[in-house]
Amino acid sequence: MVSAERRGSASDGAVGRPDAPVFTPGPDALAHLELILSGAYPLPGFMTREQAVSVERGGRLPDGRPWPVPVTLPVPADLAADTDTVVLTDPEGAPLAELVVAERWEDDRGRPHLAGDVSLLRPPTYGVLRELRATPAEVRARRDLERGSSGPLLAVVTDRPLHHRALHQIRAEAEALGRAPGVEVDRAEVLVLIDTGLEEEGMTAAVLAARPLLPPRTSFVVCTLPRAADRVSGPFGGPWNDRTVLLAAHVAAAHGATHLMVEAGERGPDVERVMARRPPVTVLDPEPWRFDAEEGLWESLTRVDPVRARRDLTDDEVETELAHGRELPVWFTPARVGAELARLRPARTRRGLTVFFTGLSGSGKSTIARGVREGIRRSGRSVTLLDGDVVRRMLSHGLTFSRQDRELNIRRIGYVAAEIGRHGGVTVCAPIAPYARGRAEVRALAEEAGGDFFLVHVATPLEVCEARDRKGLYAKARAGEIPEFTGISDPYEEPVDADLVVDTVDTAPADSVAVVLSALRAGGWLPEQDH
Ligand SMILES: Nc1ncnc2c1ncn2[C@@H]1O[C@H](COP(=O)(O)OS(=O)(=O)O)[C@@H](OP(=O)(O)O)[C@H]1O
Ligand SMILES: Nc1ncnc2c1ncn2[C@@H]1O[C@H](COP(=O)(O)OP(=O)(O)O)[C@@H](O)[C@H]1O
Repeated sequence: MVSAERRGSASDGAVGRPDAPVFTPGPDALAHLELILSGAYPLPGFMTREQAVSVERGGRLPDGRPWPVPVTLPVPADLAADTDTVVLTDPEGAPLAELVVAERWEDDRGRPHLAGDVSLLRPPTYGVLRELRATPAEVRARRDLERGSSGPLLAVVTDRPLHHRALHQIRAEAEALGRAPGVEVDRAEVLVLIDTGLEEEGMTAAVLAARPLLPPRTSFVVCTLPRAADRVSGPFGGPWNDRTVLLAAHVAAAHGATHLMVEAGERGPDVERVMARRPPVTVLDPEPWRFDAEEGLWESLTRVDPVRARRDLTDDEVETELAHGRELPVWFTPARVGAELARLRPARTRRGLTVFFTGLSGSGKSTIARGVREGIRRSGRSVTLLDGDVVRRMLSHGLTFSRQDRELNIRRIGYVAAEIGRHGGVTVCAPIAPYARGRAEVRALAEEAGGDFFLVHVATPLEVCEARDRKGLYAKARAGEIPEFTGISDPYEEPVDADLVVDTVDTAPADSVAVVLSALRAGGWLPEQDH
């Protein structure tokens, strides 16, 4: 076991044993690692198979302590099997921690994992908002120092902005905790734990914008709860389940919280079920609040006549309002939160966009993409065209048409497009992109960078592409002169998630271009009128 003292006494410049293999954990394991090293988890390292199975099956460690999620470190199969220490690095390759391997084990799907205690080599410097990522010990010490306080501390874990409903709920709960027997303060202090990805700021700025509307002694900490897969599902965060709420309860407890409220939008967690699993803090089920449309006031639901209660905006409705550049109603959210949200999610006419064409060779991608680029330019937006052939000459020079190289080619295109989108630019891409996985990866990259992704399937049938055979490639492929030719001797996975399907069989190129441009205009990405 590694003690907290030893973990905390790292020296700058340590790189770990020079001969130890080096490995960069994936996003979830990296989030776990940060929480282990910061002391937010009462765990010394990554779990053994026995521990992981015990937690997975019964929500407990083998020693009986309740614990909600397996904290495991999946590693590539080719990571040296016989090593006794591994240096774990951040995504930039800087050493973070040393893992003393206690066990190498395989999960039910045959993926290898390493278990063992970790010790800090160098305090993390990667990850956004580092200055707001205080350790639990720092948060506890600050509270003791500033306030000498031992009253209740209400933690609010959120990955979304706090609108009026949540703000009323937090204030009401903090006051209710102050009224509890034996409590000598007016209200509980509040600690807002902002859950955001290690590399993305998410909604942090919009959460912080609510500061003046929270009780006076409210502090904020940024952390990353390991649920990367859920988080990319939408700009306002992913779904919460019992386990993620329980994990949040452990993290909140480490920060000194006595109570926890999870802001999960309209659909909060099932608090009774969560409490049955004995979390280390009391998880609250806040009273519902509704806007009384007649009185123009927020009240707890019991005090609002149901016919006058106005429903909150859903995440999708908020997203639609922002997408079209409309201000969020002031009854729903404070103006300062709305303004910050509008900055984070600008109207689609100013937001980054990747228009991604996919289709067989000769389907018409380049022809349509060129026309669409002109149309976007005429609308007054800046635009870059990443055409398949040109990318192959420049960015991906030397790559073959193997599956691996095609995926790398698509990932490179996606990376460039996402970075252009980060600054509000538009990229039109026109590779074959035959694999669904690669296209999904590009969508995720674009969205993580705060942009949008619009997939156009140029669905020209193979026979038509082959009959066109503009470059004579199909004839050569049929003659066996080009191996792995898409549609002939290599797969093309038809998209099932296209935002638009274009048919070029009985349509002139100019009309196909017009169809795409009008879809972009209808979606709000281009202004109604050209400049
Ligand atoms: N084996 C094989 N399969 C498919 N295509 C081939 C192949 N070899 C060369 N070409 C030419 O390369 C163009 C496709 O490159 P992409 O970068 O778009 O392909 S991929 O997305 O990486 O699969 C494609 O251009 P387009 O016709 O513009 O699609 C072809 O001209
Ligand atoms: N509606 C249409 N949209 C795009 N191309 C079309 C259309 N109808 C016919 N074509 C012809 O199909 C060919 C498509 O070639 P290209 O744009 O290079 O395809 P890709 O980039 O998918 O390989 C061009 O010769 C183009 O004139």
